[in-house]
Amino acid sequence: MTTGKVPPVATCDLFDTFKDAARFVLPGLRDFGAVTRFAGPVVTVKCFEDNSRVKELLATPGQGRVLVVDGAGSLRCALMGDMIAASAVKNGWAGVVIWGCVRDVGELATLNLGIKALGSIPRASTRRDQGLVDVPVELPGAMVKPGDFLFADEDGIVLLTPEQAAGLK
Ligand SMILES: O=C([O-])CC(=O)C(=O)O
Repeated sequence: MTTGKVPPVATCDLFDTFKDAARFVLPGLRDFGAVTRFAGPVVTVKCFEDNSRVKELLATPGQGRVLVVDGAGSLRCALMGDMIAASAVKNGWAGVVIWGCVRDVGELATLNLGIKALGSIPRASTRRDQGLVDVPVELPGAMVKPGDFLFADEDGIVLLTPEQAAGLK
């Protein structure tokens, strides 16, 4: 299964099932969207202070997937704002997890989208058409591969391999 809905199993229940065979993202990312429980197969972007690939991807059909953006933790600019996030909602993405910043926080809070990021800053990124899609990436404490399954809720973020996720009901 690489697209479609997966059950939004509570992250604590996933720990109880998989223990440390699951991967856990370290604390630091917080919720910015109106949806705080979301799950789905992962698509990845690796970029640095350039949200070209983020904008492009979130304008394509999401099919219930979660975009994981490895922005190397930069706090100097935002990799997503309300326009790009609204396009993600329109295109059926379940969520966006950004190791980096967002902006337009007031509007993001109204959107039917899971959004976790490090923080917010008014400064936008500079689009130079750079960034990689569908490569292994890093979130704090966890490597993430395209096709992994991500589960997010108020407690945090858990990643499972497709094989681990296949057994979930
Ligand atoms: O355009 C950007 O770089 C981010 C932004 O402000 C938006 O998504 O509305």
